[in-house]
Amino acid sequence: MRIAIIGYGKMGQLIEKLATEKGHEIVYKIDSHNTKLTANLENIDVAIEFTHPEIAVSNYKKLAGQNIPIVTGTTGWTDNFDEVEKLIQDTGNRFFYASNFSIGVHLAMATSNYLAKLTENFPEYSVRIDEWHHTAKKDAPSGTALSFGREIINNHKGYKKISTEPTDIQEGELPIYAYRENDIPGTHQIKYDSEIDSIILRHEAKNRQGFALGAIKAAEFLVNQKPGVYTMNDLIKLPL
Ligand SMILES: NC(=O)C1=CN([C@@H]2O[C@H](COP(=O)(O)OP(=O)(O)OC[C@H]3O[C@@H](n4cnc5c(N)ncnc54)[C@H](O)[C@@H]3O)[C@@H](O)[C@H]2O)C=CC1
Ligand SMILES: O=C(O)C1=N[C@H](C(=O)O)C[C@H](O)C1
Repeated sequence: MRIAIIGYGKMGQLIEKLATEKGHEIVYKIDSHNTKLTANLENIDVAIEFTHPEIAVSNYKKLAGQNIPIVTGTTGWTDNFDEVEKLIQDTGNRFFYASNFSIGVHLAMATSNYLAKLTENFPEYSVRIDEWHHTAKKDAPSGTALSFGREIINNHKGYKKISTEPTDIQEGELPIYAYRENDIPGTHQIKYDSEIDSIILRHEAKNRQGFALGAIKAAEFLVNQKPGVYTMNDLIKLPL
């Protein structure tokens, strides 16, 4: 594939390395100092976008306007998801978003959803989510933690909303706690706690390779799809 990398930071640079090793061609590397997205990105098959929450949707609009398939991992913008989904429908584009592109988190998410269903009828267990990331991370809680939380709410009638400022947890609220330390790539933990015992599901990224390889796999998948919005559930179908 001929790839445009939008956002040449930690993820963009690793994606360049791994995509090149897989035989793909990096045609553009666009960062904050040269955001020439208005310039025509000619002769590329896909754009892979990892930037910052405040700029992501603007980037999608510019790319969709050029009918360029978009793979994006930027988090912290999904309050505008409906607007982006309509943009993709209106422009007939292809869009792949994942808050976390690692296969391990995809498996952990499916496990978490099943565990939520199992514990739904055992109110003695209360659940919380904790996430740890590097100090350079701009958004909190992480997009992955929010994804875990939304999925638990979808699978457990005892939870109705996420609390991201968890000082006084009300009934039906699912608290998420965010910690920023050193250069932690991304750790997420879902804990079901009772007076008697605890059930803990934990995913620890040891490096950023899983995120980058997953994004490249998503790009290889997306370029062969019809117009639409795609997720990890389309890329990796699990027998559940
Ligand atoms: N979905 C996933 O699997 C993963 C998602 N992420 C998310 O990806 C995003 C980026 O993460 P990192 O690469 O670690 O951050 P980073 O800060 O290292 O890189 C972001 C880059 O985007 C650039 N940028 C800012 N505004 C821009 C613009 N208008 N046009 C082009 N480039 C622009 C910045 O200069 C920076 O180089 C974050 O939102 C993070 O949460 C990070 C890792 C995995
Ligand atoms: O900023 C990061 O580094 C990461 N962000 C994503 C998120 O917000 O969930 C994915 C991963 O945890 C790394």
